[in-house]
Amino acid sequence: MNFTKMHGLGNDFVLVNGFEEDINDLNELAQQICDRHFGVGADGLVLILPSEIEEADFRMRIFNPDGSEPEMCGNAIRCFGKYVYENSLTDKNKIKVETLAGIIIPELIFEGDEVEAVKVDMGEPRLHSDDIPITGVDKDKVVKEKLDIDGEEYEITTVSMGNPHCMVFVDDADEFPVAEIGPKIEEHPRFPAKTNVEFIEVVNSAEIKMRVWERGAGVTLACGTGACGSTVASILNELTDNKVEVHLLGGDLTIEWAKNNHVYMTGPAEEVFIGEWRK
Ligand SMILES: N[C@@H](CCC[C@H](N)C(=O)O)C(=O)O
Repeated sequence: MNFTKMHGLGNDFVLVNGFEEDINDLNELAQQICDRHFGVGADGLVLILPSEIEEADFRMRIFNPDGSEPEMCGNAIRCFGKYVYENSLTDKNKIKVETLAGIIIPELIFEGDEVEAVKVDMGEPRLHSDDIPITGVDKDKVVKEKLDIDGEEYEITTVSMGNPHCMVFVDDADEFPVAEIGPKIEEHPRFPAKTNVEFIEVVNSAEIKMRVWERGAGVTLACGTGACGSTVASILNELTDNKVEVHLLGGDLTIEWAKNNHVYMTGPAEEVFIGEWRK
């Protein structure tokens, strides 16, 4: 099976062209191929597929390293957009991609002939407690909600970008014990579908620093949907303006929650190498 290794800000993926490869048992393959010691090593397995609906050009499926299938991945969809263009699967620079979170639209930004960045229309954030989902509350917006972790009370804001995100504002993102508290929130019984967890330090009204514990993956260097959720949470908490530079361990994303209620994410996508999987 041929594959391409790509990353968006160090959030890395194995991409497989489903137009050419016939792959079975995707959950098992994701666990094997994402393994950093016994596999290629990645934060996710991404499949490039034909869409079954007329409104979309392609379909993306993504699998976490634990084999679970999330609804969406922001860093992967930038890689997806660059891949389908550079591998001549399309000549469009604005590509409609069917995902479990709906149709997401990456737009390629060129510097000469090179794809320099990808701007993605990530759609509308979903804020109702049922859409996250989070139990124990029935509200249009879940802002400054209390969550008990081992007897300690955390103040959380939740946002769905198709996939669930739980945001916690902290004083110092670098010092925060992400790997200790992240999994306790991910698996908290109030999140029946589990959740991604973001720890945010507000730098000023136009910049935040964010570290992430990803559902099904653990600590990663960046999370696109998490950066979108964090921006929306910062705005809901009246901590930032509607356009924010998000500083992640792997680099920066520009996120805007626009007047049309759509969230736009702009950032890079890079190819690392191509390979052949023989297992
Ligand atoms: N890294 C991603 C999110 C991948 C999916 C996530 N782990 C989940 O289970 O929802 C991103 O860049 O958005």
